[in-house]
Amino acid sequence: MAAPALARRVAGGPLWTVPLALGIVLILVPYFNLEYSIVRQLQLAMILSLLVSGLNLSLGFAGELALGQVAMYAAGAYTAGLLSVHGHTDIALQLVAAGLAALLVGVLTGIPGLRLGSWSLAMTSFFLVLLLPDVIAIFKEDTGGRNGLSGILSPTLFGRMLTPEDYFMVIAIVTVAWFAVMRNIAVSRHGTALRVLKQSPVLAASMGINVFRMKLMAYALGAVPAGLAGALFASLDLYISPEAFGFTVATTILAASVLGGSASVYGAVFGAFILQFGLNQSTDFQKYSLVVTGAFLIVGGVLLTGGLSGLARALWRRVLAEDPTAAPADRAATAGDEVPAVPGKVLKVEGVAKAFGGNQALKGVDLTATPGRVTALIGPNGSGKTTLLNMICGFYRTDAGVIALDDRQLQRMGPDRVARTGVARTFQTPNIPEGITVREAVMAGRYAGHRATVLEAVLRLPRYRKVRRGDLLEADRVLDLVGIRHLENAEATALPLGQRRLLEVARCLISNPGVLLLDETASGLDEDEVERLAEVIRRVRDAGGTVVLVEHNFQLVLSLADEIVALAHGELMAKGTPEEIQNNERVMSEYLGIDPDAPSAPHVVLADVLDDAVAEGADR
Ligand SMILES: Nc1ncnc2c1ncn2[C@@H]1O[C@H](COP(=O)(O)OP(=O)(O)OP(=O)(O)O)[C@@H](O)[C@H]1O
Repeated sequence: MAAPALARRVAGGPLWTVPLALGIVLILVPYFNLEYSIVRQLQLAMILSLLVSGLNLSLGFAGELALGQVAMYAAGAYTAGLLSVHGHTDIALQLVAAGLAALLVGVLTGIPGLRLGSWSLAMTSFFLVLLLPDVIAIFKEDTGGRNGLSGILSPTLFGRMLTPEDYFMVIAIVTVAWFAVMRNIAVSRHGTALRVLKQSPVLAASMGINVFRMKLMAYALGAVPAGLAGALFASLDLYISPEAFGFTVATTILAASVLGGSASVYGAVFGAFILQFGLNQSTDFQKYSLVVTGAFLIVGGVLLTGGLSGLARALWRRVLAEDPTAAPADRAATAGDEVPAVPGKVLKVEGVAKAFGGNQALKGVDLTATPGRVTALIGPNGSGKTTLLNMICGFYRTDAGVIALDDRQLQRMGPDRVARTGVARTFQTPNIPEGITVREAVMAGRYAGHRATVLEAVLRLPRYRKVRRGDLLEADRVLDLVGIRHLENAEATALPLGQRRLLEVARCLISNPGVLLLDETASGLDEDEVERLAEVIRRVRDAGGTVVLVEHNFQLVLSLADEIVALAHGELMAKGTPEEIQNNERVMSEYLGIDPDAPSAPHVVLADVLDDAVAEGADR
């Protein structure tokens, strides 16, 4: 069988069986009679893998530069160590307690850092590492201070003393189990939501995701494997001291994460094993471990985008003869004739004002958008269109005025609550997360509206499976509606601009929005793509959707809009049907730059443009 054909057959099967098989081999290592030094390195490499996977969750998946893994590692180790010193030697009990202690440290340190923003988290978590020896010294009565905690007893499990071989198996089983958990999170809707967050917190909030809660969840979840690693480490040498939780370990974790590929599940294992075995190749390496770690960090960060796992993925694609940048051959939109109803709501903006310092961007603007109609918002650059959109979405607070969707006032809500109330938007530059398929990117639009907990996702419980089935079915529906279902397995960021814009519309539609805000969706598209987009907007409007279109393409506006609202200098310049707007002198002079009194060519050209556009609009 040719290599690509064999690879395709393997790829078609459940891929998780490969790491599972490797995990089983690892669990059985005690039966292979390996040298003690190799067995020890394997144990330390598994412990490091756990630490790295925790960092991958917050750094690689959620995009938060958090360096506090070591503090959570120490919390786990000292919790387990102290339990043991006081006679509680059961390793299962120690693992649970250590996981919880690390979770607590993660939550307590994550809250201030995450509230302040990404660099603040890096700084607070970094200081945590520096402070650690002092904190341990403060409690030296219990922890042994800088001398370390001795007197840790050999671990037991359910009353039975563990041999070194048994203990190896415990470490391997915990590691394999954690990676199964991590894998289930990564391929679940929570994993996709984390990638959305990493791409852009603004995008995440506009999809109804509570950004702070999501970041905290990733950071706190990442603490759990660090706590487990700590407990496993404490019973390995039956001695722990502050030196084991220093800056060198923090750098090693970071280097292993970057080298293995921080946005991957199994990259943590690659990175950890290479670092662990690499650093212990010679005593020189150990002596200059910071320098060697730095070298690994540079190799991973500069030479390998996506780390070794990124490289492995690229090679795998090559074997499969796939080109990730080549989306499947484009087909014409094949949307079915029947479009399910879109439950549009009435959007009312009344007397909305906003100033940025001395710049009055909006001065008492009114706008009403109703179901089954397209309301276009036009105006010269700087007239306040995007500001109004951002205020409707909750990104800016109003200085005055009311914004309501049906009867619910939005002007005091944050962007994620506004989105959950039913406001969906696209962006001037399509905002699409990396590393996910078109289908996943669209399904992410349902994340906030249809909930299933992380635990339900990890254990694949019935509620999770039901929500997931709904995600898949609805994704089919909206991808059909916008005509890109044939691209569902393509990498979302690899699509050309026109299809990325359609993807954004699909992502909005899957949330069944009360109002759909389209921000310059046609910009940068060629004529065919604009026509395709216009067709999609008509279909949404005809299905009962409320559409607000912010657009510079005047011809498109005239062909699509039922009502046009024109702004100038943050104020209402004109409002009316396309016919009324095209005859409005202020719109002509201030927006289109045409002198309505001049009996010259521009007027005639404009009339031609408008005639064409209006004729097109009448066809619908
Ligand atoms: N975050 C901000 N801080 C300060 N000033 C801002 C901010 N956002 C917008 N403005 C100002 O508010 C005014 C309206 O800008 P806005 O971007 O809403 O206009 P627009 O009609 O969307 O323009 P364009 O068509 O170029 O996108 C401009 O004077 C702009 O400089």
